[in-house]
Amino acid sequence: MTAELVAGVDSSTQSTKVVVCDARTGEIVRTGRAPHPDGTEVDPAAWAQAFADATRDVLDGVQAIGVGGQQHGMVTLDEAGEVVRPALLWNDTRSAQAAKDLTDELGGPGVWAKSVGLVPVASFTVTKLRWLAEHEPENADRVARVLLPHDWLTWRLLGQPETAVTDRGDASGTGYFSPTDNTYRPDVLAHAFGGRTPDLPTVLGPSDVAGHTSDGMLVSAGTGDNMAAALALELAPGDAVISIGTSGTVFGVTETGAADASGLVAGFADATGRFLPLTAALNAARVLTAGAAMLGVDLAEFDRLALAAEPGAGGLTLLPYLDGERTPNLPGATGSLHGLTRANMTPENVARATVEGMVCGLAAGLDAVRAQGMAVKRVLLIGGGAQSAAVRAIAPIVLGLPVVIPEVGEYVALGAARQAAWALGGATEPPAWAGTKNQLVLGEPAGALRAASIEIQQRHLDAREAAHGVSAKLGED
Ligand SMILES: Nc1ncnc2c1ncn2[C@@H]1O[C@H](COP(=O)(O)OP(=O)(O)O)[C@@H](O)[C@H]1O
Ligand SMILES: O=C(CO)[C@@H](O)[C@H](O)COP(=O)(O)O
Repeated sequence: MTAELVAGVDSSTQSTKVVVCDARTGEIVRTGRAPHPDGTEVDPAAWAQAFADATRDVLDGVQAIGVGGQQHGMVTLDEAGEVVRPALLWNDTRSAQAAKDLTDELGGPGVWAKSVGLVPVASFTVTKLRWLAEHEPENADRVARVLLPHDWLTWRLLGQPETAVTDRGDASGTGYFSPTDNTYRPDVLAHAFGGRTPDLPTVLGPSDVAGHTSDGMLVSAGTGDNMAAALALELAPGDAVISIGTSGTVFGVTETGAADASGLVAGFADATGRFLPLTAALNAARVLTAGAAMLGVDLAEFDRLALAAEPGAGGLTLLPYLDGERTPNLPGATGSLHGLTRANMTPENVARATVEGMVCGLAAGLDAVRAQGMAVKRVLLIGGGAQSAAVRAIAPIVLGLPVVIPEVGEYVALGAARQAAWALGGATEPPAWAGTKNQLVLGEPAGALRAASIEIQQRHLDAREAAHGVSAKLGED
């Protein structure tokens, strides 16, 4: 009997990745990938081209496909379905003032967190729409429909039908959708967008069929990239995921939605009908590439340097805000290196401080997720940056928790494929795939390493407070 095949797509910040799997077991039989252009505003046509390149010769015999995509990006279409302007991505910070204004205008952080699960920061779609209305009114007037990156790709796969679709997970990242009530908030959208409410995609259920491609492939609802990764990883209670891609995200799956008035944790929905409390840092894998470039070495040599230094990097502390920051909300911040002396200013210590500083940002995110009531027993580390030997060695020390490194894989694409298999099979639960194989389990640090963990994190928090006035106690936020 020939296996039924399903495909999953990850249209993320830096690239499109595709996996084709056996629908029954999840075994990967083919893969493809293609890069995206750099920059925080991108013509969606580039994603369509990358999709075409990544799927070329890969989709033969595939019966169903699902698309996972970078969250929050603002794709604006006119009446004819043409893109109005390049999409503003989640990591574009130009709408920081709009985020502040919207927060103040609609009752403050507590009201936002309760109404739509999040407090506006520049990443969220609603703030980008406000920016567009204020700064490009002629473009804003032409907008007939607003989609997210995964919605747009799904809509194109379906032949650009009258009605576009999305899912609850990705919709929950817009700022005009309530994940607890499962409804759009057109009042919030209209307030942000000069009184107008462009057409929004219909929100499908977790295993709904969105439609079919022209050659008969079933298309599932798709979802945001972090939701897709959670679906692939089959998380257990006590599991938190840390994804080190362009963004550094920390999340878990919960039965109730988060409403964090501090704005650190966004109370997203997941791709199964539950919730996905998440913090996202703007500075993650690219801090490592920037560090390597600055030291004039490749990533392997950068890892070697970092691992040649002692934990604590001889007293150096790097605040990694190279692209501004989202968590904490410091869109205009820049990075800084603290504690330099003639003795500690070595390439090894600088490399180590770079990795430690990036991971400390994630540790602060983990604390914020815990503060929302998520008991975390272990961390699963995924994303491109999790392939770094230095990150793997340093993460358990800084996080102070056991860290599991699942077998290297494209978990977003895999989750999207699992969703496609779910829609294809029509069962009430997603198919029981083989699950992730743990490649490595790194133990919780003890003794001297535990002390180093506390010291590194405390120095990070102290430097953050001194440089940016953001105060937090260790283990709180
Ligand atoms: N061995 C490695 N060490 C450090 N960084 C790595 C390594 N392998 C990949 N990366 C980084 O991972 C990032 C890509 O990860 P990915 O999760 O695909 O990102 P995104 O989802 O944002 O597109 C790139 O910045 C790349 O430099
Ligand atoms: O904004 C968020 C989550 O809220 C980001 O996680 C984006 O979804 C992009 O993810 P990567 O492409 O960096 O993996």
